[in-house]
Amino acid sequence: MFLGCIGDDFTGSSDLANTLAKGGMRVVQYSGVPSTDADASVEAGVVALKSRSIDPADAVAQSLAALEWLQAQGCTQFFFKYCSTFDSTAEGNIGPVAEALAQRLGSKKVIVCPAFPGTGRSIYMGHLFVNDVLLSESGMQNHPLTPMVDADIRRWLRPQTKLGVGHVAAQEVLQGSGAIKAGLAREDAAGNSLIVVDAMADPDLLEIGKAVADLPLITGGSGVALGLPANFAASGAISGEGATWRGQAGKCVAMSGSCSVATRGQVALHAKTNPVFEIVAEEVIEGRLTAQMVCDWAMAQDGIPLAYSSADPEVVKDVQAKFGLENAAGAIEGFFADLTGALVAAGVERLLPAGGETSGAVVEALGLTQLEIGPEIDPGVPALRAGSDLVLALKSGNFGAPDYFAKAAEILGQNP
Ligand SMILES: Nc1ncnc2c1ncn2[C@@H]1O[C@H](COP(=O)(O)OP(=O)(O)O)[C@@H](O)[C@H]1O
Ligand SMILES: O=C(O)[C@@H](O)C(=O)COP(=O)(O)O
Repeated sequence: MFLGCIGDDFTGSSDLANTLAKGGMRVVQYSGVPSTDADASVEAGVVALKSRSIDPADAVAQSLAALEWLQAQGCTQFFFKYCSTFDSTAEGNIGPVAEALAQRLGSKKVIVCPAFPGTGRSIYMGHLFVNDVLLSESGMQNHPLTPMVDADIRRWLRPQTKLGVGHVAAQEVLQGSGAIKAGLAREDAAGNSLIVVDAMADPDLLEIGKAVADLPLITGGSGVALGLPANFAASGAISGEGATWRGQAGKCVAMSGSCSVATRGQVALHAKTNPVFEIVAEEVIEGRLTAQMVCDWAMAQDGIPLAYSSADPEVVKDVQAKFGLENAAGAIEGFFADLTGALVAAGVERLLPAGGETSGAVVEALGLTQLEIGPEIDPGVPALRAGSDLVLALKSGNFGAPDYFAKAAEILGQNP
């Protein structure tokens, strides 16, 4: 294994794995830190954690454990993957984890680059945009767990870390990898170890990729990974062949716990031609609705049944005010975990969870240890094989075309 990656959630990890696989690397996504060594054929390993919204000290401990395992697999470069919308709070967990990994690796020029132009995320003058609006006006200001109310990534990161936060701006990035390297050296000399790097389009990310070829630690969204396979190919380390994919045609069920603008749109479109079931948070928390009830409903439906708790920001705020944020999130995630167990026991072969935390709950419920990366469904969302008769796709709340659920069901069933 050459490239060792640590993802702070399960959807984000599959997003990164997708980019590396498309770049020709043999990638495996692990759920949590594996207890055994990786297969010798793996070129990039992605350890998926569910550490985005947990206590910062736990996130640091889990990330360092992942780092140690990846080091033991022979990795020479490490990648801390977080969300392209920089999901975090003043407490963390991006700053604390990046700082701990940097200290452990003795790494100083650590880039911070959540850009993912393929899904509309770009960074200009340290500010993160989603398409043509600032992050803080994109809907992410209403995120149930990590409301992103400031688009200036430098200002958002500073309270999260003791390390100096620097910036390599667009003018330097546009001049290519040499200028980016020079910018990183300047920030390092100024005592800034976490360096936000602007990136507006894929060619910028390819230049950034070249500039970081020799650095031990990279942090960012999956966009930065665009340029990394070429670095390993240039050194002759990887074959460039990737892996093969086998689909699964059995019963397919979708479930959504994401309350993002994109997912709510996908749920609404899917509901026009498929059976849907609204999971009302109060009914779950007060024990009036069980996972088995929803499973029985899904198994009796034709088409691609979708069970969702996705709700408008006002509804989410009311639920959180009544039951508490963590309590509400935990109850709904637990519900989706139970639903997953019931569905798989009932014979479901294709699962479509939507939402990062939701997908984490699904993968943990299944006790999956590793996932094989398949074809891309939509930017940032690959098909995944979880076992001999189970395939799934972990959709980030913000990702996917309006007809994502139907498209994903089809691709999971295909044999290219
Ligand atoms: N109706 C609801 N009320 C309150 N919280 C909700 C509701 N539906 C989902 N949630 C919680 O909101 C969070 C959504 O996060 P996540 O699944 O990561 O989606 P995204 O990918 O959009 O961030 C989860 O913790 C989920 O349990
Ligand atoms: O970078 C991204 O946007 C995704 O890879 C990601 O991390 C998704 O997180 P969720 O939106 O919580 O699913």
